[in-house]
Amino acid sequence: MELVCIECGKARRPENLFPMSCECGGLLEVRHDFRRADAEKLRALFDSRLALRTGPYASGVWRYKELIDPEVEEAHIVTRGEGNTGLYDCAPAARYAGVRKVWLKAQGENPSGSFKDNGMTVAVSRGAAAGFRTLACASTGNTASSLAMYAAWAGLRCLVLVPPGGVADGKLAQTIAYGAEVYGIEGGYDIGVRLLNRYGEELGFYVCNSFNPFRIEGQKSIVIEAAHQLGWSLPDWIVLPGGALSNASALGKGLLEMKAIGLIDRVPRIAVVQAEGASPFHRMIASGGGELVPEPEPRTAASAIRIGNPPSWRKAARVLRECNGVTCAVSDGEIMAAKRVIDRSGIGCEPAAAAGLAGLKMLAEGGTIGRDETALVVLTGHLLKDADAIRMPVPGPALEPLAPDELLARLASVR
Ligand SMILES: Cc1ncc(COP(=O)(O)O)c(C=O)c1O
Ligand SMILES: N[C@@H](CCOP(=O)(O)O)C(=O)O
Repeated sequence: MELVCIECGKARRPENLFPMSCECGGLLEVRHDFRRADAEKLRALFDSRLALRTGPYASGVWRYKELIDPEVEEAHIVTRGEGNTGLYDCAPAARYAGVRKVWLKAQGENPSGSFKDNGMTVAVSRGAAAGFRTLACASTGNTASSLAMYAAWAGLRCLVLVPPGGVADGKLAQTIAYGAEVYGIEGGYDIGVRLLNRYGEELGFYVCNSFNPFRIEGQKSIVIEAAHQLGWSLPDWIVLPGGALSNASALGKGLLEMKAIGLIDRVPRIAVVQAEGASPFHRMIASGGGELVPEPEPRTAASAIRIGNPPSWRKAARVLRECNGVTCAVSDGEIMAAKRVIDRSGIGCEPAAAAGLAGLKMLAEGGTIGRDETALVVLTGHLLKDADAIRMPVPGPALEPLAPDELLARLASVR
């Protein structure tokens, strides 16, 4: 296992995590040596851990340790039993999108309520193993609340940078409740994440944003767990909302590694869906360009993906090439309409997460995804993460307080 720069190929040992980007400026990634990995033995090992209820291997991330971080010592693992999220065959979502079958992978069922936990447990374990006392991140909300939870659990200090007024109230409240120190930053996530990448080490912080390559390793478990749940075969498409593009990078890496090992026979195609007002990656891919042009003022009601300069775009672009992937951009109206379908199905999600289903519908209507194809849509965050968004799209008159008699009369009339 080594850390390799995706630009210049320079490699180093995984303990030498700093600086967290290569001196050439490129992002680092974990490269495993899976040449001796035996798919049958791994399947049996992962099956044997399914019955565990305690200890690190009961986690839906660490169950797959051999594929994620084989070297970190068990004693250093900081886990809240993350992963283990439901995979739901959702007929209303399939009808809505107009495809044969839709599986919803509900990452909102994680302990802090979003997919960030899958990656954070691995990044924080590495930080704790290296002896760091202060963890830090820039965030649009979910990274902050996930990091704050793990920091509290590990007894470490947590600092977060957020766009003032740009984070859903519930996420901020959750972060503060876990004891994190919160700072506003002008320019929000896009500026904050670069600031921490540049100065984090100097300040003595262990930075847990997704340029930390161990975050990406942990997030691979989303698709590994889904493959395990489906008997090591996956639908035709994996559909993801795209913001900083960590999931596209991680899930694509996970798929290609599973194929190389022989755990799956076929790599599904990937679709990355961005919000129209925050879609620099889609614009780059659609125009055939090779350089991302940042969006200086990203706008969308889905605050989690209000990101104009995604740090992982080069990793995501490579994944798209290797997984025959596509991108699209959807409006806030389309996101809210898809959210309503997901909420009404009984699963529910926050707005950013609903972008995936909105994009699947768009791609099916446009013929990119066939009507007889199947898809797995990653629901990245829980419905209660953004309570304001729940109120926003609900049509009908404001609720009035009814006297009991009047209420009974109304109920009788609508029975
Ligand atoms: C709920 C939610 N969905 C989607 C995303 C986008 O994921 P990524 O940054 O990995 O593209 C984020 C954060 O960016 C998020 O918090
Ligand atoms: N949605 C994210 C923004 C991306 O953060 P990163 O952890 O991938 O750097 C958030 O919740 O902050």
